[in-house]
Amino acid sequence: MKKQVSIIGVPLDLGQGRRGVDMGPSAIRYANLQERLQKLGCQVTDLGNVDVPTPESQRVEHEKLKYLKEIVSVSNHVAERVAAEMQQGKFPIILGGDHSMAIGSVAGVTKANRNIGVIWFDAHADMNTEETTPSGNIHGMPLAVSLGIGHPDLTGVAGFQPKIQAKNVVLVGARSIDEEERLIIRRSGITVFTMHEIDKLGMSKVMSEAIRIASDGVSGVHLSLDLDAFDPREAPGVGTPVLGGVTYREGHLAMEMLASADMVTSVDVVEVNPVLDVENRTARVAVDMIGSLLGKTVL
Ligand SMILES: NC(=[NH2+])NCCC[C@H](N)C(=O)O
Ligand SMILES: [Mn+2]
Ligand SMILES: [Mn+2]
Repeated sequence: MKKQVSIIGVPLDLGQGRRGVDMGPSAIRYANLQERLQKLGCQVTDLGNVDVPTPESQRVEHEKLKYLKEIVSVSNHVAERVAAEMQQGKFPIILGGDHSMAIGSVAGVTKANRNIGVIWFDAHADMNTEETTPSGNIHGMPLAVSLGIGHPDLTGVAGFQPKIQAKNVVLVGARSIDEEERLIIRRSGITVFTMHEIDKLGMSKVMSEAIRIASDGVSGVHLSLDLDAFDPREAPGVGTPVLGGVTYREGHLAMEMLASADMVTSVDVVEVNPVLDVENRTARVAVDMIGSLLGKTVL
């Protein structure tokens, strides 16, 4: 069945320290996201961008939770917009912006549809809290927040928590986890496939497990795609690159397997930073991946 897709841009860069990621939604649109999806037979509506304050007009009040107030307010808006689309049976594609944006998108998806699994593609775990964060950047926290772990203003976005259950959460591609973040991950009970498992078992085995775990007993799966999951040689335009990532081919295979499992109901595309990119390469990788996720095949 051809999907009705709604694109929502969230030019948020307050969750991390490098300017430019606020231009991610433009870069991804410029890489012809809409045209690509239309060619696949999707009915696409671009809803434009959610309003986001600029860092220059704000003040950091809390060194371990930078721009907390602003991010909470943006998250509530994003949650409302995403929930409205989900309730109309649309497939939302939410364009970041840094990954703190997912606090709002996951809240919106689950508000509309309480029982959802999550596949989190990322070099990082994004499982920090104000106690463990080395940077104070909220983009290192959204997965913990969605599980109900962290500052109550963040976990309480959209008025309920937790948004998701650890038994249906799978992290894929991890290779940079902070010392104390590790303890939170272990205690949480989520499933983690690091680059070690991808190297050893292959992406095919990892994804069939990930799909099985994320989709067990839920009504849909949210894919949160952080472009830094990919190797920086192929996706250089990200703020926190880590060597030794997922290759372009492995990424395609993962997306194709998700497409044929037909259980993804919403997706985030985050951390694309065109200022750090080379000829919009990272945005083009993102659009290629979304194409495969929504059914593009070679033959
Ligand atoms: N979404 C991301 N790129 N997150 C990077 C997080 C980096 C580091 N773990 C931190 O907490 O600051
Ligand atoms: Mn991330
Ligand atoms: Mn990351």
